Amino acid sequence: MKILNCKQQKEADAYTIEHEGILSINLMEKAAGMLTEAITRRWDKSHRIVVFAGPGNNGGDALAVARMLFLKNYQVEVFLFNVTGQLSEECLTNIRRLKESGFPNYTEVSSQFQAPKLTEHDIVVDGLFGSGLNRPLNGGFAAVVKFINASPATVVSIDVPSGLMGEDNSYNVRQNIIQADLTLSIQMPKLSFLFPENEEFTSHWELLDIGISREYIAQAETRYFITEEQEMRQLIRPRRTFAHKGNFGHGLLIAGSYGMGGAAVLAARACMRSGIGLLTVHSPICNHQLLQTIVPEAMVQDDVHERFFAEPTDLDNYQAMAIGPGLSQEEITAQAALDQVSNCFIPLVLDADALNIFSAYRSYLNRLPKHSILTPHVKELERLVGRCSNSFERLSKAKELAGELQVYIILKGAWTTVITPEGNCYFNPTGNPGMATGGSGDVLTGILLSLLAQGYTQEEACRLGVYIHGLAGDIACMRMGEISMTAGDIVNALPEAWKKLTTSK
Ligand SMILES: NC(=O)C1=CN([C@@H]2O[C@H](COP(=O)(O)OP(=O)(O)OC[C@H]3O[C@@H](n4cnc5c(N)ncnc54)[C@H](O)[C@@H]3O)[C@@H](O)[C@H]2O)[C@@H](O)CC1
Ligand SMILES: [K+]
Repeated sequence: MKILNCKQQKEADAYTIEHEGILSINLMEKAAGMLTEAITRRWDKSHRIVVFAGPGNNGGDALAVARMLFLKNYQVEVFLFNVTGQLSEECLTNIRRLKESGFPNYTEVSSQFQAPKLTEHDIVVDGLFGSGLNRPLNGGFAAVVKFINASPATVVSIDVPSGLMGEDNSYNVRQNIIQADLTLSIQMPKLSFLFPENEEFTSHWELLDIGISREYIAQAETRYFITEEQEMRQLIRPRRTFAHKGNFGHGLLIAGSYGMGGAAVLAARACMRSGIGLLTVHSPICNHQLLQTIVPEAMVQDDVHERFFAEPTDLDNYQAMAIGPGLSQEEITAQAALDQVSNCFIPLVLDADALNIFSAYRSYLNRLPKHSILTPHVKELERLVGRCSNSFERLSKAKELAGELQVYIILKGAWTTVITPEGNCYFNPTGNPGMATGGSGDVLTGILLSLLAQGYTQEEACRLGVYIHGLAGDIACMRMGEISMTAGDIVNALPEAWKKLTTSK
């Protein structure tokens, strides 16, 4: 699914109006009908609905919703903020329609705002500003936002929590943004909904498909996408009847050190559970027994060192390599890892300590083989690109780095993002906070190695890998709960996740 910017959303509305023979006011009526349905589905008539409408079409939506709820016998109050005397045409039409419906509780605010008393049983409909916001809110509007945020009422925002910019909020004033309990977003999600620091504004959002032109959306250019299940199903390669293990590649995993053998185990188990033909794990001698016992399916190649990865190994027999889980950053390991990676000629995944080693030896960064996959979490990324003050900046810097080094970056977190060398960003919808647990990243590395060895392209491996990792996390969460689930539970849920994605619905 594409994520378009606010300018494109406006163009999409205009295109739909022009090419699909629907009047702007009727498109708004359709949106309002769906908004009303979403509200009445959740809250019955015992709730008073207090509507705050702004001067543009977001306000127009809100006024139409107020009329529809009133005609369904809800108790509704409306405050329309008309401070400049300039209202959009659709806003004006909806004021007229509201009045014509016999609506009694309408207040137009031009200067002084007599705030109503809001209780926790009230529902606030926030239709102050939507995608037309062009600067942070201030003055009277900021005061209204603060009043709503301080109230105990439940807040439902139309399209966007008022005050929140669709993309970059670096220069916004956080106190002047509505903290919505629910956002009913029209047609497309906004990029800013996917950033963790905006959770207090948009923790829950739902999309309403009002029938914006598919033709417009198909041709609109964007760098931002949300991955969908259907696309992932189509990526998965069916196994032929006469397949043998040689068809699914041989992967090399370089992982583990003294006290961190578990990282190698988790990555290896996830790798085996994701369809690879053969796996060799290269680990220090101390992990030999552990690996042979817990992952008997994998071959184990001992490093020369008892406790640490110390000597690069030959890559001739492998189709892909992953390095990093539990590796440690010992000097001897760093030198071996830099050497191993710099001379790698097969598809490659770098995770955890391998990334930290490259952050410490920055001059080696440009020796990273092209199209390598880097899987940093936020802190690991910032070690590479420097401190960032917000997610938009972080994403921009990650895009720059991916372009500069011609690598794929998987930025891990909620809405894990796959960033391609060309600068495309794919946000992953699966996963849950229970996955924020030690070893979860090792599992992802194992899955990625498996997919690369099987011949998936880097982009396919990244997108499918994070999707299936999140899906297995969701299954583990259902089984064990968000609090108790562990990385091992994610591995154990992989078979069901793969089955879910490969069986027809
Ligand atoms: N037919 C349509 O065009 C449709 C529009 N829709 C709604 O329309 C919204 C977009 O409408 P608009 O483009 O009119 O934009 P908004 O309603 O978001 O606001 C635009 C108005 O706010 C002013 N403004 C912007 N930033 C301000 C600030 N910081 N302080 C004070 N005033 C500010 C602008 O000058 C303009 O007058 C969407 O979010 C959606 O809710 C939906 O109903 C779908 C159909
Ligand atoms: K709004």
